[in-house]
Amino acid sequence: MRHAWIDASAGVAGDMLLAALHDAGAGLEALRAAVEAVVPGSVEISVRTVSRAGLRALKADVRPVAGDLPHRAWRGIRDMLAVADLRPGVRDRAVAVFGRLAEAEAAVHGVAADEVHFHEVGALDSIADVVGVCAALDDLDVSTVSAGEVALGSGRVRTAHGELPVPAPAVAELSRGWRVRSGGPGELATPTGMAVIRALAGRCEDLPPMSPVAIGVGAGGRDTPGRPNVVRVFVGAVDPVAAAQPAVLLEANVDDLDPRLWPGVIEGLMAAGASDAWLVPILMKKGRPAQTLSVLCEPSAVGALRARIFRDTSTLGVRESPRAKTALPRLFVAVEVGGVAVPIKVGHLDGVIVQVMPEFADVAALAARQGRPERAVLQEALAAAAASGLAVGALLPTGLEPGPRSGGSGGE
Ligand SMILES: O=C([S-])c1cc(C(=O)S)c[n+]([C@@H]2O[C@H](COP(=O)(O)O)[C@@H](O)[C@H]2O)c1
Ligand code: NI
Repeated sequence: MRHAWIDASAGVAGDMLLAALHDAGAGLEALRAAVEAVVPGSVEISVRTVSRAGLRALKADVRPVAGDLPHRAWRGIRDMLAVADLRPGVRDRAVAVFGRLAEAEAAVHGVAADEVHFHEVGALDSIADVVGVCAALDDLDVSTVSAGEVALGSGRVRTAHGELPVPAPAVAELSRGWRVRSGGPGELATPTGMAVIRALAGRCEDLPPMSPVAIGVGAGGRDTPGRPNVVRVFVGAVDPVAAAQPAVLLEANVDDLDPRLWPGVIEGLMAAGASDAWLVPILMKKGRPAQTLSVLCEPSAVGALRARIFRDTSTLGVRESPRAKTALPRLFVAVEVGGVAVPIKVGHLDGVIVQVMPEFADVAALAARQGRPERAVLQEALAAAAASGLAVGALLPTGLEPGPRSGGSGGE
């Protein structure tokens, strides 16, 4: 399993990513087969070597051929993806990208996402780009993706529906919460390219510590002197320890809070974005029994959680220290217990299962509903997981369909 990091510092488009991933080693036949499975006989994908401001890059060309697209609304494209003969990972990723694109289009045009209609040629193009990119990631055995700051461009762009400002409205919508900048004149990021990043990249980061095994360079249409119009994709193994994410630990010693308030304080901090919160009994200065409240969170959540600690506890000070946190990759798989689906959290490392556990909130809820001991439901859920091949030390089954995550807050 590998990580792909996308360098979109000069912009991004669906066909640029497609070409970059092929340049990084994804087989052209695998991409074509996946696209063919969704829109048979509708497009031809070819790749050629070009130069962009003196850099060698691959340029992908998607040419529509005979054949009409039966559906152009998002719900129709979703149905086409659902019935196409695609590997589950490719389908899930493609649905996620199109869903994100449809949400953005829906927001800017003021319609429901299901009603978003993609332009005839644009839709075929986007299907080829999106399905091709997802098939390429699958072919390269990429399990996680991240991307850096994205250059969006400036000025205006001519479209079938008239002249639009750059970033185009859908790109602007998709840029919410991501690090972006102009980066130069012209349309540097397209809606499809931005949707791929927003749907598939788990985080915005500069190049993470990794050992690249392949670097692909994908070209945009224009050759701009002095600024290579390319997207780059770094593919490689990420050292799980080196890939630890920045975190912050907030701490306070408290000796005078009514102990009955603590459960609500912890719950409130979790709901406000803490990744964990806990108490440790201590003996404080002057021999006073007290509690250390510890709250672990992402750096972006520090302000809100600090304020909450001051609001909800009696402390007069909060200590903050930078930490690094490594989270095991995990997915949720539903198993059936007594006719009810129970999400099982499966932690894995390098393709091997290292943790299998039902979410306890779901076990407790099912036990309460059925009037049975939690212990019995827990055992049955673990047995059902083992019967599905989810056991510690087993290889993570390929094509695992993730089930819904538990409704419980924060998991166990
Ligand atoms: O035609 C329309 S309505 C249109 C809307 C938007 C919005 O952002 S809304 C953008 N565009 C432009 O279409 C091309 C193709 O984009 P792809 O993502 O399919 O490559 C691009 O120039 C967009 O800015 C058109
Ligand atoms: Ni639009």
